[in-house]
This record gives sequence, C-alpha cells and structure tokens, in this order.
Amino acid sequence: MEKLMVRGGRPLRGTVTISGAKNSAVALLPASILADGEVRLDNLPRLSDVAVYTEILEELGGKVKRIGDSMIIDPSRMRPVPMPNGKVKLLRASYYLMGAMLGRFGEAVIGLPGGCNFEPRPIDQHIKGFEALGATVTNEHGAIRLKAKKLRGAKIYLDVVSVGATINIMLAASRADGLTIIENAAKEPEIIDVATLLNAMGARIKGAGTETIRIEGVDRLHGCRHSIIPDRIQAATYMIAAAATRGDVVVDNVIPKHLEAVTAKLQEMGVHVYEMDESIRVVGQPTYSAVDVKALVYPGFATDMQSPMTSLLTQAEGVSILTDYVYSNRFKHVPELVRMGAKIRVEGRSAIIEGSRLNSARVRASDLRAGAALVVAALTVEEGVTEIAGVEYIDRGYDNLVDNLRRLGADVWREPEIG
Ligand SMILES: CC(=O)N[C@H]1[C@@H](OP(=O)(O)OP(=O)(O)OC[C@H]2O[C@@H](n3ccc(=O)[nH]c3=O)[C@H](O)[C@@H]2O)O[C@H](CO)[C@@H](O)[C@@H]1O
Ligand SMILES: C=C(OP(=O)(O)O)C(=O)O
Repeated sequence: MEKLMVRGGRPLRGTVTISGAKNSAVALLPASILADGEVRLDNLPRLSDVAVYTEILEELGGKVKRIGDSMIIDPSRMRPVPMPNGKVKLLRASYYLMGAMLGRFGEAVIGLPGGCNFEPRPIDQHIKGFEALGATVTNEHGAIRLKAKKLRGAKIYLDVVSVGATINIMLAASRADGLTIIENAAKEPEIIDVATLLNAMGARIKGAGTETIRIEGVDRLHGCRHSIIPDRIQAATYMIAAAATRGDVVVDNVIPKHLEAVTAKLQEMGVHVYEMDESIRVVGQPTYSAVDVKALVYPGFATDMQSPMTSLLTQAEGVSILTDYVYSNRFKHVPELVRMGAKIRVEGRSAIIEGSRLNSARVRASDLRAGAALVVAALTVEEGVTEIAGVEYIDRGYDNLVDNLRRLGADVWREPEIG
C-alpha cells in the first residue's frame, strides 16, 4: 500500500492532457465480449480498474494485446466461465459482464460487484431488465446466475435513472430477438460512447443520449475499432484543483459540452473559465463567492464531481450548500476534510460548507472521489505536508495523477504506507 504526500500552497500552472474515460472503458471492455472478431479500443486510460478488467477478459479466454494507449481484444475463444468471486469483487463495473455474457452465451454467473461502496448500490434495475428480456435470474449466495435460451426484445421502463442498468440492458438487448425499448434511460456521454461502439460492431441502437433508447437485436456482432471519449470527471477534478489553488491551467483533450455543469458552477463562483474546441482554461481568482450545488443525473452536475467540489467550496467566502440527489450518503470525504480544518456539516443529503483555511493532516481516502477531494484540499494547504492514505482508490480513476500534478507545479509524491 502507498500513501500520497502533498506539500500544498502552490498554484497549479500549465497544461494537463486528459485520458480516456474510466466509466466508458469499463463498459467498452466487456462490450467486446459480444463481438466475434477483434475489437480495438484507442485512448484507453491507465487505471487499476482497466487492468483488473483486462485480467477478467483473459480469465474468460480472451486474447488481449496492449499497444501504447490502445488495446486489441480477440474475444473469439471466450467461454462463459463462472465468476462468483475473485476479481469481479474489485470493481463496480463487473456488473457489465452480466449483460455482455448473457448476450453472447445466454448464461453467466457473476459475483455481486465491489468497487467504491460509499453507500448501498443496488442493481435491481439491471435484473429487472434482464428478466424482461426473458432471462431467469437467481441470487446464489451473493453471486447472480443468469440464464436464457433466447433473449427477446421488450419494453423496459427504468424506475430510477441508472447508468449501469441502461448500459447493461443495451449490451444484452443488442443480441436479443426483436426490438427493445428502454424508457427513462440515463443520458450520460458514456452511454453514447457504448452505443457508438456497439453500432460499429453491427448493432442497431438509436436514441442513446436521450431518455428513450431503441435497440433492434441482431444475430451477430463483429470486430471494430473505437476511440474512447475523454474522461469528464478527471477533467473536472483538474479544473476544480486549478481554481482551488488560484492557478491557471489548460485542461486539454476534453469535450467542453460534457463539462458545462462544472464550467457554469465555477463561473458562478467567480472563477474565470474559457472554453476552446477541445480544451478548457481555468484561471483562479483571489476570492470566490459561496454557491449552491445540486448533484444530478446528466446533464446536471455529476455526483462524481461533488466530492472534489466540496473541497473547492471551502475556499469560497460564505456558506455553500451541496446536495447530492443521486447518492444521498456520498459524504465520506467530509470527516477527513474536517480533520484538515474544514467547517462542514452534513444534514440529510446535503453538506453545508463554510469558507475556511485548511491545514495539513493525516487523512484517508475511503473511495475514489473522496480521495480526489482530499488531493484538491491538500493542494490548497499553505504549510506542512498532508498524507493521504488509501491511494489504491484514487488509482481506480486517475491516470498518472502524480506526474500530471508535478508537471503543473505541485509538490506531490508517493511513499510506502508502513504499519
Ligand atoms: C462504472 C460507472 O459508470 N459508475 C458510475 C455509474 O454508477 P452506477 O451505474 O452504479 O450508478 P447508477 O446510475 O446505476 O445509480 C444511480 C442511482 O440509482 C440507484 N440504483 C441504480 C441501479 C439500480 O438497479 N437500482 C438503483 O436504485 C443508485 O443507488 C443510485 O442512487 O453512475 C454513477 C452515477 O452517475 C456514478 O457515480 C458512477 O461513477
Ligand atoms: C463511483 C465511481 O465509480 P464506480 O461506479 O466504478 O465505483 C466513480 O467513478 O466515482
């Protein structure tokens, strides 16, 4: 285990290039299971979640070749190996194995997912979708067994807007007989990315990115080449860190449209933000106003950005209220920020944040974005070194974080965590 050491107080300056999106990559990798030829993914991020998923594909019998930031997956010899335990427990997105294996083999046994458990994260809508497509789904001691002789298209209305359920149903329905319609679908850019890959493989999916997705099932899906969209959450984190340190950073290789909610909120606080074609420049200012933030489904302010945003709001004058309407309890970063001197209290699904000066401390990341929040907070601290344990969570979702921050002028390094 390692910890991250941060000597803060230096404004971030320069350019950071954003990698491909984690939440796309962890859906596109299992989507390759559905093809009968080679799938090449470009702009693949270097993340522990991607490394674990690659090993899972190999355990299924896939041949995987990594060339720089690309990966070629040959799924032709894959088998429906049961995976009740093991690597599937290490990440949330292992649930996509259910939809992809059901689509390709008509069967799967997959342990309930792991990953960041900042609160209970049910998968009832995924299961409802698979059952509507004709699968039998049983929970056997914490592993989900799925079986279907033939999947049939169906109309599925999601009770809650769920990214994972929308993608999982798209994966299985691509190989079903007839038409599937998902109503109340999630609209996140990663869903469009998965639909783009599946369509390049020969699927017939329309409406991804809207609340109604129509999937006409096909008999076979073939290999293809696809470039993964930029990671809007990593990009938002650097934007927030640039503002928090009163720096001047160009965040490059982004789709500015995907970041509109964070851009608008930063501008409302008084941060100067300039959008270009494929980059965004963030210029920090000496003072910021308090603002209210509501984390919502896309195109709202993403829940994954709310923890780093909490850290930035400690730098504003006055009281900000941040409410998470997606995950009501996603506030495990708050006690750690309080340890650093932040004045924050949690009431129901809101964090009430008073502007305050932060100090260095020993803190622990309990999940990926809680870790990002602690990094942003630590970068603002004027004196001393902040020690952030739990770096393995941060490694799930930030490509090359230490080098990127150092290139921007931060004093950051990793050390072994002893004891
Ligand atoms: C790998 C991946 O892409 N992870 C993202 C994905 O997670 P994930 O796909 O797991 O999140 P969902 O969009 O499914 O969850 C949204 C809300 O719906 C609830 N729900 C979800 C499914 C279900 O069957 N039943 C149910 O009640 C959840 O508890 C949550 O309150 O979207 C989240 C919300 O944008 C992000 O925070 C995660 O980074
Ligand atoms: C919660 C997250 O990821 P996951 O769903 O993979 O745990 C995240 O990316 O912030």
